[in-house]
Amino acid sequence: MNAIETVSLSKQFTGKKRARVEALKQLDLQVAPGEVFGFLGPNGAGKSTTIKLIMGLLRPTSGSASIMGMDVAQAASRRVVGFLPENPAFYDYLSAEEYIRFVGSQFNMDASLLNRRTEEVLKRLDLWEARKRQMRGYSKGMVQRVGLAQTLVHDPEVYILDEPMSGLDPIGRALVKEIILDLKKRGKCVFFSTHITDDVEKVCDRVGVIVQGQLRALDSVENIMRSGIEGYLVQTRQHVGNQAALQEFKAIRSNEQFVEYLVPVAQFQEFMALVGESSVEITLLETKRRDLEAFFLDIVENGKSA
Ligand SMILES: Nc1ncnc2c1ncn2[C@@H]1O[C@H](COP(=O)(O)OP(=O)(O)OP(=O)(O)O)[C@@H](O)[C@H]1O
Repeated sequence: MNAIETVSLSKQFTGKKRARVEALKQLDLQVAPGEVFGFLGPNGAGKSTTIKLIMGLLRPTSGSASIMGMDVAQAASRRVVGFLPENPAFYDYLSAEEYIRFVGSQFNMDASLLNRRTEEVLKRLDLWEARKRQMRGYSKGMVQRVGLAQTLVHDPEVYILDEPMSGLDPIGRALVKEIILDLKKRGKCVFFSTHITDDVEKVCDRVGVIVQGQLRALDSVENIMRSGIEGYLVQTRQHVGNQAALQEFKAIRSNEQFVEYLVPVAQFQEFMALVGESSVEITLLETKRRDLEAFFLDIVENGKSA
């Protein structure tokens, strides 16, 4: 069973002057239990629309979605989800502790479990000291952390997070990544949207890229990174061995100590054979790859012109 599945999921809005906006077009997606899935896209691509459709907050124009095999039209599908909306806004006059308890009570947690989980998640999100203060006095980052804490309290199987790192400082971002990886270890499914590729590279198994309502790429982070290898940077020690044997390869840098080459993938074997024959000493070998940011930007650019 898929943790999340969408079948030809589509949404059209009627905008100003009755103009139609195709916010999501025929999305087919399956996300497995235990998988961390990054949903990448530029502003206005359709990420939040997709999430709202999966959460049953919007009705699709056509197509369907399910969570753990339950159609999202059924309220029961939401019992197995921790959901972080974009720009969460809570009851300002409640404290974080009161709010987390309130969320837990919606999931019928018994009192002792709720006490324990409330303490655990507030500590995990670094909100324990501030737990008794009204949330209207919280900073943006603290509100975002309350948003994450309330997704965890009932320990659901599926997490749907709309830009979970938004508004967080580097320490907060690192904490969220750590939490996502912990959830993965425990076999949970995490689906999150972002427009920041760095967030995806570190934690996701797979990435989907959406541009103008259409899924333009879907692959594992491993494949993307592997396919992005452009060549190898090889640094060799100056005046050791017969450097002249490598002259057909263009040195990109050279000084008194080192000579550096950028070797295309296809010529790497040949280069290494010459290094062996000529007794040149390698001091550094680095893979040169196109990063996820470049992959993402290419897709966005091609997507716009498609
Ligand atoms: N209620 C609505 N009425 C009309 N158009 C809408 C509505 N909600 C979203 N849209 C439009 O649908 C498209 C997709 O919006 P969506 O909010 O899903 O994008 P997003 O990828 O989440 O963007 P961001 O990263 O900026 O949050 C946009 O063109 C947006 O203007």
